Amino acid sequence: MTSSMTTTAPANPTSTSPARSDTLLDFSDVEMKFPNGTVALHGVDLTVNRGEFVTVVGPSGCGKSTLLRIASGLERASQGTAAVKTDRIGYVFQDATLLPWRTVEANVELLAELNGRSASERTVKAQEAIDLVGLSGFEKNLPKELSGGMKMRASLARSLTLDPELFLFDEPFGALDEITRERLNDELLRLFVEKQFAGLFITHSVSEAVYLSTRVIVMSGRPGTIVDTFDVPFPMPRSPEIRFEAEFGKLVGEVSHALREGHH
Ligand SMILES: Nc1ncnc2c1ncn2[C@@H]1O[C@H](COP(=O)(O)OP(=O)(O)OP(=O)(O)O)[C@@H](O)[C@H]1O
Repeated sequence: MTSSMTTTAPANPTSTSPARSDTLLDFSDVEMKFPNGTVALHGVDLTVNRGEFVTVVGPSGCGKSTLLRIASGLERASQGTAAVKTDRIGYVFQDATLLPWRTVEANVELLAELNGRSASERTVKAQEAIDLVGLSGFEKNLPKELSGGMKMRASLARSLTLDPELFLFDEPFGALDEITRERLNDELLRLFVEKQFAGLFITHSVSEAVYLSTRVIVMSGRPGTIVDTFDVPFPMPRSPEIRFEAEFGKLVGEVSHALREGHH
């Protein structure tokens, strides 16, 4: 059963067993007002269904990370309904947050370990995830021996061990160079098609948003509200060449325009 809280009462993501419903995240009229009076989000309605990869773009400080933090349960919305209908959530931050004294393998096993999985199951899951993200051969390396892109791969692998149904990404590739970023975009799309999780992704790059997503959400400046939504029609799997197609460029232009219009 899926439960949710209603308006006026403070909302909190409600984790339940995987439901029959196709909707994994359902935000209705969500507001976030911090104790210091800052209103980060106002009247946010957002759903993420199975099979969807939804990306949020918006000006700096408009509340994108706050939105993700509410979805993950790290933050509690001050008003509205914030329902998350799965307890299998992956979360990848801009920083890879690897433990420096643990090898890649031991870092990737961490979440499974904290979730009480047996040692043998952890090893199998971790190896599978390491293979999936293309880090085979680096199992025994320490984080300081990895490039920025490899660290993000390890971070992705760590979440994959939990077989997330809903994957939250807070600008994971923002600090990477363009080529590494594009390569990781392709890897992520491949994983999305193969593992069939739903995605909620934050980025400052409009072309990354259009390339990765089935839907792009544009937020206004603070307090963040949704000012526009774009369905992305290109079928999955996508090849990197679509970035050079006219239709792709046109959509990037439209999203960029909405982003500029949404600035306060
Ligand atoms: N704990 C907090 N207490 C008070 N204000 C906060 C808190 N956390 C965030 N804020 C404020 O809420 C607003 C939204 O912050 P948030 O990090 O969600 O924005 P963002 O859109 O992710 O920004 P960026 O794109 O720069 O990462 C900002 O003005 C920020 O200063």
